[in-house]
Amino acid sequence: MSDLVIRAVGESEYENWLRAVSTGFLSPPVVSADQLERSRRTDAEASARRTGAFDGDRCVATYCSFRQELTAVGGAFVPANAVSGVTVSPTHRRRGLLTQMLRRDLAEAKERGDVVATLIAAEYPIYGRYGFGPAAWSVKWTVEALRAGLDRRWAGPEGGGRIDLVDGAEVRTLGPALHERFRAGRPGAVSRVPVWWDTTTGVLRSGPDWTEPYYAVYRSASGEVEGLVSYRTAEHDWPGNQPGDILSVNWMLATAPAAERALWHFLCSIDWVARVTSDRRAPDDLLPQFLPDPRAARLTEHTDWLWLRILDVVRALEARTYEAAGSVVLEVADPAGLAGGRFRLEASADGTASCTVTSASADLTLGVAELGSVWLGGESLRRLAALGRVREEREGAARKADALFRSPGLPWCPDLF
Ligand SMILES: CC(=O)SCCNC(=O)CCNC(=O)[C@H](O)C(C)(C)COP(=O)(O)OP(=O)(O)OC[C@H]1O[C@@H](n2cnc3c(N)ncnc32)[C@H](O)[C@@H]1OP(=O)(O)O
Repeated sequence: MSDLVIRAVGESEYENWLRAVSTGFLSPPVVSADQLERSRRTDAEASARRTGAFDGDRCVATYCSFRQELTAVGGAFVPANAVSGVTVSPTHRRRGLLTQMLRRDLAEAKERGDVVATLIAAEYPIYGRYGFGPAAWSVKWTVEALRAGLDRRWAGPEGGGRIDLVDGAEVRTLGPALHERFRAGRPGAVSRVPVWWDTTTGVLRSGPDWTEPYYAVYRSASGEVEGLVSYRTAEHDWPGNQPGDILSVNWMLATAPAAERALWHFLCSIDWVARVTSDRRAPDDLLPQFLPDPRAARLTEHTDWLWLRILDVVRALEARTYEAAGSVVLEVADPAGLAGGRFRLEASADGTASCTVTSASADLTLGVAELGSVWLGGESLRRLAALGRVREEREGAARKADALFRSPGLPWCPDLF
């Protein structure tokens, strides 16, 4: 360990650093010009900070964090430190490299004034020890399209809009503004930088096998863009000479139920398509309920997705809105010394709240990871109390606090970063 150096990585070292990322993620250790360009663009657009651990000239561990905004319950955009590209070479694992890089980065993020840190955890057991808790979940569906698409009795609003096929250039024009409207309405959504749109539309290729997808846009009756979808079709497979194509949705964004319904109906009605597979959707996704027979949509995945680490309890609790008026005193334990303390949360009837450090006796005692899990409204304090992960200092305190913390829509982060 003594000759290992952890330090910031300069642009001239990106190839070495990206090769280490590929090695850690078990991808071919080949770095393309587009990958290098994407890294430079992310630096410029999101102030990315890249760290590496070097054993001599060899990069043996990687870590990246960048500026992000996370949507809180109520729609406020909260400054977040997004963590990504975390790898340690198989030759250097379990010697504390991740721990050193993460601790340093979280301390710097706190110092900068970020309210939370975010990440998508490769494996569940890694990040809880650093104060991260799972905070938004996602689901995937497979729809029997031949069954669902031909039936006209879909539920939900019709909207009277229209759908058009568009190309990548139009997606780059229409997508960012639609996404801004989308993320304001969904707790757990995160900001996107322009390079995201260039990557999804192939201006910068994410890999050698990238192929052009189809895109469709939904415009409302008044002409407003309310939905966009990117999808591909797989090899034609026609068992017994029956249509059997599979259509997979890469991503779908919608700001109104009518747009969502229209886009799903469109996809399920395309000739030859027997099955439609969804991308990662919100746990309260409307898709199955639009269908004449909701069982035509099979749940194929339900998993934790976005993880959160609260860095500033007062600002985090004041940034979101609350569903009821009331108050609660929380004793938050944070062994890393970044965000712990005792806090009184006072929520008003208009949904806003104030949060102050207090010496009053606590209603609930919980770890900072548990607070991260409930902050977006996707987990309940009662459930965590039942598991022994939240302690009720007063009987019924978890139920009372749940009435404040619940969210009108479940949190969802459609992005992988
Ligand atoms: C946001 C993202 O980028 S997610 C991607 C994470 N990266 C990967 O999954 C790629 C493959 N894995 C790796 O590169 C490495 O194993 C890492 C990054 C997960 C861990 O790096 P390491 O340097 O080995 O971690 P470190 O030595 O600091 O371990 C810290 C603790 O986490 C535990 N830990 C580390 N990885 C895992 C794991 N995959 N499963 C369970 N526990 C783990 C260690 O046992 C150790 O526990 P301890 O503190 O009780 O002793």
